[in-house]
Amino acid sequence: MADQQARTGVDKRPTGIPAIRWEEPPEGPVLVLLDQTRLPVEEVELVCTDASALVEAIRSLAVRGAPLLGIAGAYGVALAAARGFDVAEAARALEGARPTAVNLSVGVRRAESAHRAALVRTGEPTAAAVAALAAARALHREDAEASARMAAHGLTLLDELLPAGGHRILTHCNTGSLVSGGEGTAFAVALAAHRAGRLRRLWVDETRPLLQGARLTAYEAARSGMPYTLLTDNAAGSLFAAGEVDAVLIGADRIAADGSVANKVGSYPLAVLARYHHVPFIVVAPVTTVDPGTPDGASIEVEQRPGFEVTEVVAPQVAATGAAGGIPVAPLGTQAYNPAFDVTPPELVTAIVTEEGAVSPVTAESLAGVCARSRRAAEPA
Ligand SMILES: CSC[C@@H](O)[C@@H](O)C(=O)COP(=O)(O)O
Repeated sequence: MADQQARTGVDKRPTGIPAIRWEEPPEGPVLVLLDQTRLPVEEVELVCTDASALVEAIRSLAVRGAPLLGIAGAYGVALAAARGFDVAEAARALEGARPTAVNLSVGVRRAESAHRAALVRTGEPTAAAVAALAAARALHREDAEASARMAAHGLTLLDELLPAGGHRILTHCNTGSLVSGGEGTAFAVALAAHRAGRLRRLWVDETRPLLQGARLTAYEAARSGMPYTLLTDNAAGSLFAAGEVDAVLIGADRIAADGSVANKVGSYPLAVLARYHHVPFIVVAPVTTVDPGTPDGASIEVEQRPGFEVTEVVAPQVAATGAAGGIPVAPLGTQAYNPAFDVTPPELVTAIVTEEGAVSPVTAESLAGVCARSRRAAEPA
């Protein structure tokens, strides 16, 4: 079950907005989410008391973005365990809530295997629930650390590629503290550039169909005092042609073993534009977004969204419920093509910045190398 509550004591710092947190009131543990469908108009919390409420929050995009989906999935398993639900059943429901972001199943499986191992070891459901929560907390903490390291590596790369400074960066979708335990992925790099006095402008794509750029990235940029300008997705071409973009920074929902990058629909056209205009196209994502089990871009499942998001003008919080009923902007019965993501081939990606450093050129071998480095770093000394 999910309850809504108006946020009291909203964190007003420019960054570090808590998108998710675990609480243990006397009635039992809950997962508290900042409802992202209501931003930027109001800050409302969703309080989930079971995994099915979290599944609904994931489907409706109240909680979204690859790294945060992983963290939410892990806490969802912990919630099911702590509340005495069937953990395997909850895990499968959570994993299936959205198909493209691989982090969701990475997070769910990590908490589930910690739960299973503790149950085998102790035979105690309570100890197993504690282990699942510890795994979720560890993932949350590691994501914050990865975010800080990606920001540092990303800024170094930007400074190498653009030695003149005064970076004008174009970004797509929302990749900041709303999707992370830390300050995010691509947005964290732009924020690092801003703090270093080297960001001249952040160009923010509004991002169809749910306006994650306009509603969420602009919200985070404003709170951080960054110089930013919002544009429609299809205005990007004229911006490149005018020589106003020095680099593109985006996140990723899944990176296939060959380096193909699935991200919010509209990323691939930006990569094509960037190549034509000789502008670096940089993907920023934690190693957990690389999926060695997906061989190439064609194997990535792309979520398809309902057509009414295109044929009607609908408020995001209404669209999130899956209900049509907005203002029609196309003739009745019009079919719409509305994928949530697209796939950029590795040859269009200048670099992938991970917490282990930048990978460039992007190939199956260079990606496998960074994954191996990450595994070695995680091994106990
Ligand atoms: C760091 S977030 C990377 C991606 O998850 C992000 O760019 C994105 O496409 C999010 O899509 P969404 O549909 O809002 O979950």
